[in-house]
Amino acid sequence: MLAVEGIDTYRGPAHILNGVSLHVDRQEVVCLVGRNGAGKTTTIESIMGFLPVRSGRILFHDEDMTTLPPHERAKRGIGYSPEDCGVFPDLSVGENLMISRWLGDTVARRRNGGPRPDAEAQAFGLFPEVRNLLQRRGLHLSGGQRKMVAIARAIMLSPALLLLDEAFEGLAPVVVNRFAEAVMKIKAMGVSILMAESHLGAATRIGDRLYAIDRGEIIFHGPPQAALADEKVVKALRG
Ligand SMILES: Nc1ncnc2c1ncn2[C@@H]1O[C@H](COP(=O)(O)OP(=O)(O)OP(=O)(O)O)[C@@H](O)[C@H]1O
Repeated sequence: MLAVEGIDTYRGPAHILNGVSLHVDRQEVVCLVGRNGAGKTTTIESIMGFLPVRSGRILFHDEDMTTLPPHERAKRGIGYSPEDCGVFPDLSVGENLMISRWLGDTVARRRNGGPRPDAEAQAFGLFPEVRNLLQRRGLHLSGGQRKMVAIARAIMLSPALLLLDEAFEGLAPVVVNRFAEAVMKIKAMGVSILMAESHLGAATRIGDRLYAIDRGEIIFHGPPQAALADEKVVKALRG
């Protein structure tokens, strides 16, 4: 579904990603693990088109989208929940969700006329409490609520692939479990997930496959249990 082929990405003059390759197949949860500053967000932002890649290619459903702007990638069915959530502070939660709902109509049309899932039911099914927040402005959400809204908004797009950047960061342990359940529910909806995660434990619990990134390079690819047993990976994540 998604193939990232040897991408190099810069932030200003800084060469951050060095030949990063990864792939996500249908209905898979793939985790990209690495410590802070390893290049996870840069990878996700490159896939979403917020950062230009200098070399390499990004394919989605075999279409080369390396140079497409972010909204065109969203229209092709890539949902995104950024690390800072990206919830518009001056809009209500309902308005934040609606933006994605509209774009979702285009996503559905591109899917060769296939029936569109009930996006609202899916989003509220993940996090029922979001229904009670619809009138609240983005500015007045707690950190956990903001993360719920960001994921619900991405699901309103009816995406085929969801990019989650540090979805569990800063959440209380009991809430982390709810988010882990939400990821499993999203997978059960038939959506593939690529999630950036700094905690190896969480990644191995949730991911079907795992990539470890360190200093902008993929240093491991394989099943989660193999990552736990790999000294190089554990050492890189500990710093
Ligand atoms: N705006 C920027 N300008 C220059 N360098 C940056 C910028 N943002 C991030 N970097 C650098 O890029 C590298 C990769 O950062 P990135 O945010 O991709 O890492 P990360 O693995 O997502 O970590 P974190 O969880 O801390 O965001 C780091 O060395 C970071 O210092």
